[in-house]
Amino acid sequence: MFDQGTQIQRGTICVEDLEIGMSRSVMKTITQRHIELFAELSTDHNPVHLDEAYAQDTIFGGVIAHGMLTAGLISAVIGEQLPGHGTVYLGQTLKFLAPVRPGDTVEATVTVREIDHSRRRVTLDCRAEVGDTTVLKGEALVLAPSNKFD
Ligand SMILES: C[C@@H](O)CC(=O)SCCNC(=O)CCNC(=O)[C@H](O)C(C)(C)COP(=O)(O)OP(=O)(O)OC[C@H]1O[C@@H](n2cnc3c(N)ncnc32)[C@H](O)[C@@H]1OP(=O)(O)O
Repeated sequence: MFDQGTQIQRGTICVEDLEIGMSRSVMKTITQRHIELFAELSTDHNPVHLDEAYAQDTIFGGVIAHGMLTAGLISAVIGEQLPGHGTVYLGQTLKFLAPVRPGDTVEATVTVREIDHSRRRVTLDCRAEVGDTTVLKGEALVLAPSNKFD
């Protein structure tokens, strides 16, 4: 199933079917409206995201997206695709390496690094890119769905 406005294919891959190196991604163009909505939801109204005049005087030279908005795309890949519906987030590390600006198209990719079948724990490498620039890197730990609990 495809979501309108975001390039993502939904589904679930149970822990029994996961393999090291499996990878899934989502692409989304971040707009100023998305940044405003995220500010409202999160209550993070840092002017570097919302006030162009303020942001012009920062190292970024203009408004940028919240780091956690970009990180949300990693969550979307994990919750919708790999492993998908039924996954429980247990932990996440993040490094924000370059800014995301309104109009940027972010590709967030998640890749299976380790699988502990006995505990259904899966470690995922996470990355987000804008063109050739890596804007975010990290690692996620999740509890994957199992076909034994259908
Ligand atoms: C709280 C909210 O309201 C605010 C936000 O959400 S802000 C939005 C999210 N954050 C960003 O968008 C920041 C994106 N990052 C950057 O733009 C750059 O990392 C930087 C401008 C902060 C730093 O860049 P620069 O000064 O060019 O640093 P270098 O690339 O030269 O790297 C120097 C060393 O630091 C290491 N490093 C850089 N960034 C990070 C990071 N995010 N986390 C960890 N380490 C980082 C880099 O690897 C270099 O290390 P080395 O050992 O010297 O190689």
